[in-house]
Amino acid sequence: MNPFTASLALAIVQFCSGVIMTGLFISTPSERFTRLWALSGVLAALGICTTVVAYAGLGGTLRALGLLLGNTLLFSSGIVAWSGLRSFYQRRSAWWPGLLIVVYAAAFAALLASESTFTQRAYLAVCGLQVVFCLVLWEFLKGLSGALAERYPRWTFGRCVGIGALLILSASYVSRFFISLRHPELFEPPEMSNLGVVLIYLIPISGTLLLSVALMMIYFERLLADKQRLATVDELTGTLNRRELVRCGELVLEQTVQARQVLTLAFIDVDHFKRINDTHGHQVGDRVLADIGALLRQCCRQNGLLGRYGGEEFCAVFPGLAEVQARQIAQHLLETVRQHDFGHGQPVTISVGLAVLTPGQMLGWDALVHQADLALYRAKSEGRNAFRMALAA
Ligand SMILES: Nc1nc2c(ncn2[C@@H]2O[C@H](COP(=O)(O)OP(=O)(O)OP(=O)(O)O)[C@@H](O)[C@H]2O)c(=O)[nH]1
Repeated sequence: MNPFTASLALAIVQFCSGVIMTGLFISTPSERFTRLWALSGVLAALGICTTVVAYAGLGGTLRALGLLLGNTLLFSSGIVAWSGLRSFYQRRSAWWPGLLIVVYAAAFAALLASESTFTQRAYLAVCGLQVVFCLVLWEFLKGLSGALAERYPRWTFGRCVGIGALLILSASYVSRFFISLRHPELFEPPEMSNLGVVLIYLIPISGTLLLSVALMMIYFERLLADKQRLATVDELTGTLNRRELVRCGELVLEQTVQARQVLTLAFIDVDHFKRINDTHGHQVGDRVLADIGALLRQCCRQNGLLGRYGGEEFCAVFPGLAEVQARQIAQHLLETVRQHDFGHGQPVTISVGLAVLTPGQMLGWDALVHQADLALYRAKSEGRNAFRMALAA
């Protein structure tokens, strides 16, 4: 491939990915980051058009202005894509990226005014893009920790593709920079070497494509994760919703029965919850439920499934937990909730009903739930703030 064909291919790829990003993210303008990525796509496509027109069809001052505008638009598109990534990871926007764009434009203008060579201008473009790649890479890596990483999977395919794309691009631009310091002739058009074509055009084509695809993928991955969470998790308490709990619970129970193992099911109900609502209002009631959800999640994290069965009632399934351990867990749950400060000045307690499936027993989900429910009823009627075991059938 000669330099002309390769550069045309790079321009077409950048243009197309810019247009695709624009279209995709303009049609989903609900979030700040989608608007920024759409803007980044517009800037990239405009930058490519301007640069191509300036190279191919203009001369003199107009050509210089076209190159300045085109290159600045391309650099800005990278900075805007990075700002979008910051917003995607819920970080505050910064003021200094605008300054970076001004500095870059000023430096490019200075090079044009001083009748610099293609290679010198390329050095600046390489440095500018490298800064953008480092910023984007930094955001991807920071996205692996923090509050958002608790909610979403860390090493998603899209994020890996993004990091890979940035490593490919960085390797190509850094090696191009250092090789061209010693052998500038390898990169001088129109007699560019094969190495020059590969480093300046072919590797950046794949890197650019992968980076655009990665931004789209992390966006779709988040949409899917949100959809999945809405369908399976109770928004207020962060525990499974009833449908998901029953689905997973039935599955676990079936496996336990087949493997002739032991399992405990716990029904947990907040005591006198209506009073909390009536005395302090529904908002406080909601906060109490959310706190209890968090406390129970902590206690059940290692051992089992936890879901909100309805209202102020939770259900936990502990595969492999026999009666002695079930009693310990129930006691631990009671104490954890009793000792917690819910912030409205009064203690809150719970009651727990436990049903244990012993090895070899053939019980279905509904039967086990019924046993735990009866045990809970006894805990309530015998004074609350306690647990009771289901009576043997
Ligand atoms: N704030 C709030 N209240 C809820 C929610 N879901 C159900 N409730 C309320 O929970 C209360 C449950 O009351 P009851 O079933 O009488 O139970 P209780 O007052 O806890 O009494 P015992 O269970 O017998 O100790 C009702 O007043 C419901 O309105 C919710 O999501 N938020």
